[in-house]
Amino acid sequence: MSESPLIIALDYPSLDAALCMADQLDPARCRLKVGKELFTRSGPAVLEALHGRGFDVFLDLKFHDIPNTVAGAVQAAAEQGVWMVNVHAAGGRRMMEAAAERLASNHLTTHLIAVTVLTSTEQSGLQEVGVTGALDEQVERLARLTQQSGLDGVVCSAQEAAHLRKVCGERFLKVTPGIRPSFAAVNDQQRIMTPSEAMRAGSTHLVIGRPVTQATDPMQALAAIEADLA
Ligand SMILES: O=C(O)c1cc(=O)[nH]c(=O)n1[C@@H]1O[C@H](COP(=O)(O)O)[C@@H](O)[C@H]1O
Repeated sequence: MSESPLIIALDYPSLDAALCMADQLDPARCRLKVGKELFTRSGPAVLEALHGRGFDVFLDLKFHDIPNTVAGAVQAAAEQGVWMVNVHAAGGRRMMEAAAERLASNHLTTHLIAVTVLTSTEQSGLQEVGVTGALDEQVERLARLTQQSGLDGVVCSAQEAAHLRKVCGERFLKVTPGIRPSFAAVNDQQRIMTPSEAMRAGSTHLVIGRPVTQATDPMQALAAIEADLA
């Protein structure tokens, strides 16, 4: 269990590689995120292994399907004890309501959040898929819809967190990837911020992958991020 806002993304191609990193991390200092590649390769074994080591796990599979299918997937995740699970807000109100209701009716307390607009997306990419409005308007629209549908928060860029704090309130979770400490490469992210900027902007949790996991010394990178936040 951790009260840290840090969530380290275990984007690895094997269970062994993921556990090798997890074993260098302290469950009191961060939570861990399991995404599509690792889960597709390792299945629920990775959840058991990380829970056994005392970590809170965010299962990041970004479900987006018909309401009944997503509700079942979210229930399955929650019944495996994950701390947080997510869906795509673009799946719409009925999908999100079905997922939230499924958790509530089964007394499952896993946090359910929705992705607004991916942090790798820029304005031109949105237009290509038919969203003609401004990117920040689309983020706000999807965040409002997420909140109205009964979810606990959103995944968004830290660049949108300050505005969403005004629109959706302090308690609504703002989980922000695209975090780049000053020492790290930008990679494929577009809408980025440093850890301290992101917290000041209203993020409640920071998702950080490669700046820690690809660092020559991951522990030193984590400590540098903690120092930036102190
Ligand atoms: O849902 C996510 O976690 C997510 C949403 C988003 O908009 N952007 C985004 O980068 N992510 C995830 O956050 C992590 C970011 O990793 P790094 O870019 O290596 O720090 C990856 O695991 C992504 O899948």
